[in-house]
Amino acid sequence: MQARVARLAPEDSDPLSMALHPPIFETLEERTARLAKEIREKEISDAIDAEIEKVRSNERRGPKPIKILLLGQSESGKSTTLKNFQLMYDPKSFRAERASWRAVVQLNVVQSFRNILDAMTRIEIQEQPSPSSPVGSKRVPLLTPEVLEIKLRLQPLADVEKNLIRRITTAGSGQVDPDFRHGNSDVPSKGTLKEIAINATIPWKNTFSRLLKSDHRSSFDSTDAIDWDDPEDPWAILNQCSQDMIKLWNSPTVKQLLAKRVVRSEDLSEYFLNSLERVTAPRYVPTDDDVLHARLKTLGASEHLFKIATGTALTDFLQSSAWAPYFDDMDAIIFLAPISCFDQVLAEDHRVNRLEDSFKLWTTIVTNKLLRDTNLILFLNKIDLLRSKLESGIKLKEYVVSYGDRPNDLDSATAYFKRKFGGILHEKSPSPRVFYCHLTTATDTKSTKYVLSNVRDMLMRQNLMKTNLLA
Ligand SMILES: Nc1nc2c(ncn2[C@@H]2O[C@H](COP(=O)(O)OP(=O)(O)OP(=O)(O)O)[C@@H](O)[C@H]2O)c(=O)[nH]1
Ligand SMILES: [Mg+2]
Repeated sequence: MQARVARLAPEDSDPLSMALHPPIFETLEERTARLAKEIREKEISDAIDAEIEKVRSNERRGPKPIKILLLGQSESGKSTTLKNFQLMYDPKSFRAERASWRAVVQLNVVQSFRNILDAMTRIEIQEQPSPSSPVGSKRVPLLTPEVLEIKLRLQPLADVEKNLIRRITTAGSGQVDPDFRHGNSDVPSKGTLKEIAINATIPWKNTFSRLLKSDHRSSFDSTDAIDWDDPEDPWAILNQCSQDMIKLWNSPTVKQLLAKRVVRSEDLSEYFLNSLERVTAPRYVPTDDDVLHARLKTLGASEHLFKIATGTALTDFLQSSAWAPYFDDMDAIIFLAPISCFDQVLAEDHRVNRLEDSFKLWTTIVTNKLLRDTNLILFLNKIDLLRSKLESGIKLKEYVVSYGDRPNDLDSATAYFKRKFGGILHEKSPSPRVFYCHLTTATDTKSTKYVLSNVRDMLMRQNLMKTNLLA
């Protein structure tokens, strides 16, 4: 006998209601079919729940991180650009590191004076009257008795330099750059003249600030960690030498040494030399701008993770000269060409013009087949220095013959460089690609912030388009 089938009202067709209140009258087959249907529906419901959870978790983690590699020859501005990123996306940690940069600023100051004092010594030797000098010949000496006295009084700076190098390197990560050659000399300056290089893979700033004073490690602003009474801290000697340093820096002697290129402006931290009163004052703490200008050579590659201001996207940020291992999943390479360097040679090889080296490196990147799908963004950096060099009368065509008779001004020079780098891209790239090019001054936070925001927006748009195309 066939059992009566209970008619279900439409509202009772809800699977949950079916499971909780199964029909009273059903055949065995109907029951089996109903249970099978319930199992299927549960599987579908679980799959939907899993999908929703996946979407939510992706939303929590943010969209796919954008990976950018910073490339360029030494001193092209990679670390400075990275500091700009840090200031934009992680200002808290940027400011927390200010105390560590204080020693670097002090080192930049004393090393600038070491370069000036060494140049004076070289001139002193030249100015010694030799037995062959014609009797009564009158050369106007570059070094007046007053600057020679100042030179003597600044001798303690040599010890300050040693002390600072020791403090930074015993922080566990610094090392003396073996390639460093000083000034115009072709002789490697191992042992005496040193440029400190910091290994990018070691968080030297944390290590260093721990040495400053151990009990304030977690405070937000690491300036709390400075032990102002530390007798080893060089601020007292710097403060004592301050007036002499200011006098010497502003003396006609130094101006002439610079004009005659006995000392090169690239070997002086002019930004700090113009702020000596402030940076040698008791209880000096570096400002954001000071941190951006502080120079510390980087060795190796480092990876930085920033949360972009919207709070949704993550940018993986890498800087390196050993970039090959990062090739595969890179969204973009920011290539820094410091175009003010047209009249300079490489510190590590004095036979190579810096600009020539930048063109070569750019060509290597552009032609690389592994990078055919990577966005290449060119920063023509150090525009401020290029402007002041051209305005001071240095002729671009004397160093770049193909510049010809174009006007020796900023607009013509940057247009020329853009065409030259763009030409290499269009000619040598294995596949057609857009030429993104920006004129930058990485030490200027305001203009750099604008450029970096543009780069980020462009890359995020591209990422979204890719995701939508794939979906
Ligand atoms: N005037 C000026 N100075 C700049 C600019 N960009 C960088 N600098 C300075 O140039 C020097 C070198 O900059 P870094 O950012 O350390 O260069 P880098 O590419 O990281 O160099 P390495 O670590 O040796 O590979 C620093 O003293 C910076 O302050 C710029 O646009 N204008
Ligand atoms: Mg660097």
